[in-house]
Amino acid sequence: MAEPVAPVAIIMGSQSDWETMRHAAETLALLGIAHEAHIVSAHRTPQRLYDFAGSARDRGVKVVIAGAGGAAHLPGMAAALTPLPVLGVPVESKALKGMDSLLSIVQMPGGIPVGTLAIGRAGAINAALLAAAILALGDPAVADALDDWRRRQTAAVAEHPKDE
Ligand SMILES: Nc1c(C(=O)O)ncn1[C@@H]1O[C@H](COP(=O)(O)O)[C@@H](O)[C@H]1O
Repeated sequence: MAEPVAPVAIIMGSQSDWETMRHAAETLALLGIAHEAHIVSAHRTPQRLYDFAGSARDRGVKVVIAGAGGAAHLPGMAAALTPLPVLGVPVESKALKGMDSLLSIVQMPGGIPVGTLAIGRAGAINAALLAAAILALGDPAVADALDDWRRRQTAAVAEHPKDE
């Protein structure tokens, strides 16, 4: 039997990125959106990247979330190899606190866009929410889940601060 299609693929340059990228996976799960997750590196596993990005659209993937740190070429290379929307998450690096990751993901040359999110956990969560918003354009169930998520977020914010 064929594997069910996951509309979102999360890729990351290393196992060490999972600590950040799992927040994207968890957010998608909260929204009831199936995802697949792969370690794919433009530098260390280039053929895996070609195979992944070359087949993603035909396999039914709709949005790619790509997280990488340091010289973060993965999101840009993935975007070069697939017409799908690619959302880039700069993973915080030890040496430069993720500024290197951010700049190497955000500064794409005109013609090959990567939608770049914030550095680290917030970026991973927002990548999942943005992927959901893209899917919601054509999927009322996802639109409802996203509305519900926002309602719950709003309800969880107290009107007044408490003493610690
Ligand atoms: N930026 C890239 C790419 C790539 O862009 O292809 N492949 C791995 N890496 C990054 O190297 C960092 C350190 O990786 P290790 O922890 O494995 O040494 C990770 O944040 C990964 O995303």
